[in-house]
Amino acid sequence: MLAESGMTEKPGIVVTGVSGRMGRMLVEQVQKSDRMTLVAALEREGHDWVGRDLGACLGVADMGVTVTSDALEAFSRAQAVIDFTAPAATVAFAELAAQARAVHVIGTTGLSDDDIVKIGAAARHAVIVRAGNMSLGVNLLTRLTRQVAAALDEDWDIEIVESHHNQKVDAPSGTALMLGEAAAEGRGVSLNDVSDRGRDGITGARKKGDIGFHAIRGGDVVGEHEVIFAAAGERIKLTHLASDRALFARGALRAALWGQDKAPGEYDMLDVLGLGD
Ligand SMILES: NC(=O)C1=CN([C@@H]2O[C@H](COP(=O)(O)OP(=O)(O)OC[C@H]3O[C@@H](n4cnc5c(N)ncnc54)[C@H](O)[C@@H]3O)[C@@H](O)[C@H]2O)C=CC1
Ligand SMILES: O=C(O)C1=N[C@H](C(=O)O)C[C@H](O)C1
Repeated sequence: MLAESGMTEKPGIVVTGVSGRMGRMLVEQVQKSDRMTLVAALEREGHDWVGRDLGACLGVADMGVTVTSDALEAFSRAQAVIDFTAPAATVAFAELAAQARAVHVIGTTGLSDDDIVKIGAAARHAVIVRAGNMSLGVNLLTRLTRQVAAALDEDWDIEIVESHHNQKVDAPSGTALMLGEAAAEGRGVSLNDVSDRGRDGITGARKKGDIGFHAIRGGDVVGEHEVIFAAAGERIKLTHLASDRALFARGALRAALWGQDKAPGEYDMLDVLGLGD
């Protein structure tokens, strides 16, 4: 793909939402990598970083990359767009990245069913890698969750508990939903039919077969997830603890490289990591 387009060997990367928690981490990891080059940095229109050198914005030496809000122009100069922003932005970027034939790596969570359909439409024309969690550990945990859920019957209640920092805007987390999907798949049911979110009040006894979700928000927690299988007299707990956002960023960079020679379509981190069925 790179040779055909006459581009350099190293894929050019656009990081969207560069001033965000993940945006800053992504820039740091791209700069550290000798396998890719940062060609553009995107922020939303009106943001005070737009028009300034990214290095100056970050309080380091100039990087020769001016922060822009012109997504299509930026994407047309790149081979991959790494996007951890917000649902409305990500849906718009999916269409623009497809127009530019750039690989779109989507880490954004909180997407609606309608958003996911729109992203799927864009994936007819370009490679999209989307995952609610880009870490190896969590993706492996989805496999373990599916396996345990398949081995146990409905006498085992499944509950998913997640904890995140106090600035997170969506719940349940994208990771919790991935784990819920994996548990439902193991049980051979649809998550939509059994999902029970955030109980409150006189809820009645727990319904057999439900998968419960609970979200804790506080402080600077990077991301913690626990899948609990509870039966009479015993419990199994599968846990993942993230203590550094760099692991999400490194997964996203790996996805951007992996996608370079793939056919258009929607992929996930299981594909990238070789953990698919
Ligand atoms: N899949 C994964 O492994 C991970 C996913 N996430 C998800 O990534 C997303 C971002 O998380 P954070 O960085 O913590 O949020 P944040 O709020 O710190 O950063 C979001 C950034 O996106 C920018 N943005 C919003 N709309 C934009 C637009 N139209 N154009 C350009 N930039 C725009 C904002 O200005 C902000 O700088 C969330 O959905 C979060 O759940 C976070 C960590 C890991
Ligand atoms: O918003 C975050 O911070 C995170 N979001 C992702 C999610 O929703 O699961 C991944 C990670 O847990 C951090």
